[in-house]
Amino acid sequence: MKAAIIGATGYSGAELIRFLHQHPYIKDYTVHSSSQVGVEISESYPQLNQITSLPLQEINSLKISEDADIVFMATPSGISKDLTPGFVENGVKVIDLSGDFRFKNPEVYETWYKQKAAPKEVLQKAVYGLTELNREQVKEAKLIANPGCYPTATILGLSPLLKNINIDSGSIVIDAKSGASGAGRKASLGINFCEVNENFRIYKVNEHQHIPEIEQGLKTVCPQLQPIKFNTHLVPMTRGIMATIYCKPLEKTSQKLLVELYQQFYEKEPFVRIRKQGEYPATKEVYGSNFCDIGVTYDERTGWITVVAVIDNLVKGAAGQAIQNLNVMLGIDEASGLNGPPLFP
Ligand SMILES: NC(=O)C1=CN([C@@H]2O[C@H](COP(=O)(O)OP(=O)(O)OC[C@H]3O[C@@H](n4cnc5c(N)ncnc54)[C@H](OP(=O)(O)O)[C@@H]3O)[C@@H](O)[C@H]2O)C=CC1
Ligand SMILES: CC(=O)N[C@@H](CCC(=O)OP(=O)(O)O)C(=O)O
Repeated sequence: MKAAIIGATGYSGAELIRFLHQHPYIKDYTVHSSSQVGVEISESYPQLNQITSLPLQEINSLKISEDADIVFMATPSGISKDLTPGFVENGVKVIDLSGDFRFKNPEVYETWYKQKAAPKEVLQKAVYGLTELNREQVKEAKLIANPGCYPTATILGLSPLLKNINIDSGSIVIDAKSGASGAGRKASLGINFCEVNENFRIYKVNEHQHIPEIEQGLKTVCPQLQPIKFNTHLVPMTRGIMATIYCKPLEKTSQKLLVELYQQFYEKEPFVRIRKQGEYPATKEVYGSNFCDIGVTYDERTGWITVVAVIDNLVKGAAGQAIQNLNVMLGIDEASGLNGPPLFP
């Protein structure tokens, strides 16, 4: 099995290299770039010195189709929708880390991403790769739309509740925060050190592109879902996402019941860990790992539920989940290449 990584010079691409390097089955892969053909990947990433000296190759779809069995698209949204249909037609499997194949309805993509959507017939072939909730479809998939980072934390955080408890479907509020690597490696004023350091900022208020993705995902478990309230904040840290989620149950519940519900819901999942009653996860507890850690509580005084879900945006939110999906597609141990514990402190 041979893989190709397009967009290998980006943060998610570099994470894919890190995981493939420790993967027991996929040793053979190529790296591709639109801007640095011929340069060794370790020139972009000195931490890869003496680990890999692969030269960056051009993005030649025909050659990649001949050489590779699976392509990872780690490119900005808007690139994969043009390249992926050709790979799929040539029988090459694709895992797309961008937003291009996440929506069944192309109009939703065009409204929120403000660019033309992928062809409808290819969109229909894509499987939304939130592994824990779509494992059976992932097994058969030829094209995976790897979920966005915020949707991964939010949908995993809310699904046990929406599937099992009567929630006021208009009450859901998601207050989400991300480290700066979520914006990718390309330089921009907003992620300049001086603008991020010792600062805390809300961004894309009411217009984040992950709003429709979260609604689409949650509607599969709660068809009557009302529009969600979702906002995002940039935190002065490198990696990590925390989604703090509030909602109101229509029936009385308790902390104990909720923790048990979450533990049962995810008991067979290798990458979802539920905190004990009264304990809540922090982003550093999943740093560099494919875990999604969740804490849940019920406030007897207000009658509101709070869920806290954390992931590493570059791992469970991007490259790690892509490898997890690859493992499921190959029918091998789902944790292959992803076994390492989080990096701490
Ligand atoms: N960062 C994160 O936490 C997450 C990112 N994602 C998604 O994953 C994808 C990659 O993100 P990330 O790694 O952060 O992004 P980066 O900006 O770090 O890297 C993207 C890479 O794409 C390549 N690229 C840029 N323009 C083009 C083009 N026109 N044609 C082909 N390749 C191009 C560039 O490499 P080169 O110049 O060498 O071609 C660049 O290194 C994005 O779609 C992002 O939204 C999803 C979840 C989380
Ligand atoms: C901190 C930061 O800027 N994060 C990015 C995450 C982008 C992303 O992952 O984009 P797609 O999932 O749509 O491909 C953002 O909030 O837009």
